[in-house]
Amino acid sequence: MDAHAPDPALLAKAETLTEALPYLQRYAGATFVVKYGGHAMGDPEAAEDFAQDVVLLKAVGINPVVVHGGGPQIGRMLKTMGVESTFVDGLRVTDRQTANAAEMVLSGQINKEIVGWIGRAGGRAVGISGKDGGAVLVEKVKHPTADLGFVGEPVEIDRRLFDTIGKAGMIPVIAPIAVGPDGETYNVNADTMAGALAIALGAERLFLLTDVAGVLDKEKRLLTDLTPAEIALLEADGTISGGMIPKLRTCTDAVQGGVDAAVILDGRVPHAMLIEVFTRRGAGTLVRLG
Ligand SMILES: Nc1ncnc2c1ncn2[C@@H]1O[C@H](COP(=O)(O)OP(=O)(O)O)[C@@H](O)[C@H]1O
Ligand SMILES: CC(=O)N[C@@H](CCC(=O)OP(=O)(O)O)C(=O)O
Repeated sequence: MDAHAPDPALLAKAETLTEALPYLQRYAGATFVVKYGGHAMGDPEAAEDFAQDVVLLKAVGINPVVVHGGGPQIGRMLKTMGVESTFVDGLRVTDRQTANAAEMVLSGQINKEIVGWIGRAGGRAVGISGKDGGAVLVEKVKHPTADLGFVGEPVEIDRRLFDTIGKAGMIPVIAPIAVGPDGETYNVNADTMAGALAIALGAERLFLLTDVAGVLDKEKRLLTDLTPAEIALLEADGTISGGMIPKLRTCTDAVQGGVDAAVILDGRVPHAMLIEVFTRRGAGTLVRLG
């Protein structure tokens, strides 16, 4: 073998980097809002990969903003407390005790865990909730048939804290808890929070990392591209249900609010986000205006 011939494995790596070049150039300086769902974060190895991806995005000049969920973890906490929990259209009915438990799990536990993972991957993260710096003001969600309690929907976002953290070379990590007009603590669906932030921060991309490959049709085939009109049809004919409803409503709101694309992808797949951003192949379901 020619001693000067490049190792094919190394050559393949170099070619991968070359393939990434136009994407690196296109996204330099852009903001990506990344929502890490509670179902996706179960596996510690996947969590490590997720943190590395976020740190890599920051290192190449993209401004990642992480919003996390924690629905299953809140559910487990409520169970140990002997508190029943119910959902309406994918939203947890939240009384005072449930709001306190949600804040404890989201802000106290998961938020700091993610800050730790990012730190171990070589980045610097600042963990906050929508309460900090008065960053996210919500109003009570008005559901046509049910009183959801302290479930909020963002109505005002002050971007200064996010900008300050980002400009300091750090990554903001946001727990979906916020304050209402009455000064009460509100529980916010993490997808809704991520979508509202993506709009307010003028994000180029919104990523929703979950535990399915993307949106599946009735035959369980992956739908790789969707528009808001197609999403409305999937909701009307019952193809999507549960947590997928607020997720896709968020995607519609985000792209109608100026976000270039929203992507639903499997956060348990190693480096799913990098594959989506930096390769021609892409991953998951991409939502665009059409
Ligand atoms: N058509 C669909 N395609 C994919 N997933 C769907 C669909 N309809 C409902 N779902 C459900 O939505 C879930 C994702 O929403 P959710 O459980 O709220 O995730 P997360 O905790 O990551 O926000 C999937 O695990 C799946 O059970
Ligand atoms: C109002 C509401 O439903 N809040 C959610 C907040 C966490 C969340 O959204 O977590 P996932 O993204 O992991 O589902 C909840 O209490 O479960």
